Amino acid sequence: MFDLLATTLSGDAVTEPAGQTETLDWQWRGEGILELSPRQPCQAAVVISAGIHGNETAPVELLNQLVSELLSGERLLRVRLLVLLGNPPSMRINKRFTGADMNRMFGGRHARYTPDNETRRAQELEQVMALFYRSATAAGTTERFHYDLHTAIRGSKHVRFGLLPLQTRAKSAAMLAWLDAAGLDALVHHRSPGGTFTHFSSEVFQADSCTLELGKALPFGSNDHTQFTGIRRALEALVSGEPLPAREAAAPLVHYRVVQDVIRSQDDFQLFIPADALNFTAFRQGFVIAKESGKTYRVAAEEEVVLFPNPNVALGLRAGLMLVKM
Ligand SMILES: O=C(O)CCC(=O)N[C@@H](CCC(=O)O)C(=O)O
Ligand SMILES: [Zn+2]
Repeated sequence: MFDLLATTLSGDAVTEPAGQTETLDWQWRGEGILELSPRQPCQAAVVISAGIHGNETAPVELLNQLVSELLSGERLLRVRLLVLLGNPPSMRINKRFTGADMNRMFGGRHARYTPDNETRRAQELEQVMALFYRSATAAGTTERFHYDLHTAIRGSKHVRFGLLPLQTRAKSAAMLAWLDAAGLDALVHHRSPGGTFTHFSSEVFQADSCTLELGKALPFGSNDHTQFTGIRRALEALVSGEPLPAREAAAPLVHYRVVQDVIRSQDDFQLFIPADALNFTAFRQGFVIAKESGKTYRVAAEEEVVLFPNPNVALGLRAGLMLVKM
């Protein structure tokens, strides 16, 4: 049987780029890009991406398992599904990226960079997504979803969480119910675009989009998938058109909104978040988060929690987010 992950990692040319099972047709649309269509009419066009950062392996393994179940006939497909393994060259060397962070390039921002593996891939993924949603709409689907699966560099006080892109329209009730059922511990509401894949799909295609963070980045084969049972069950329900699973998390979902995007814009940028601080660690009002020539970032609210602190980003990119509870 066709193995999406093994085929993608091998880099070998695919000699049979299409196939079928009793209930679905599949097509290899390019390296790490697989489209699956049920023969029955369906309502939803779903994009699930993982490996946009090549060292974030847990979601890639989870997604590959889901695809295998669909291709073996063990699981029924009741949506049009586009599966994207985002950055195969980086996945092969277990690195976040080879040249630059692809998840800052979407929405055409790739054109601002010197062309490389990530700029070409970001453009390809934008085009593939456009074709997919367009053809799915022509085939009669009326709903669009995009879940982009990641893992965090640091450990987190909330192990499973989502990031909702900035959008002017209200978040769909269907997506919020799905995120709750998936057992996420927290949801972060963005206040700026950031060039992410989910902002692109939400803004350009009006998809219900969310970045999902599944634990901490570890090499292939080292992930504890028992932590992600809720997310796996919710993805299974989504692609098979089944009722949502019951939420299993002990505590209710906590909502945060971003109040500061900490941007590294100067060479002398210094970040004062301790290297061992977990994501969602709280800092009190007045704490100096970061400094660079002409700018000091301080905690302005009574308390703000930090997310993705990273002083080693390229100039102009975010070196962290500060959040408050909603
Ligand atoms: O742990 C980190 O510093 C980054 C983990 C990661 O890759 N997160 C995504 C979030 C995308 C979003 O904000 O929607 C990213 O930074 O690209
Ligand atoms: Zn990532």
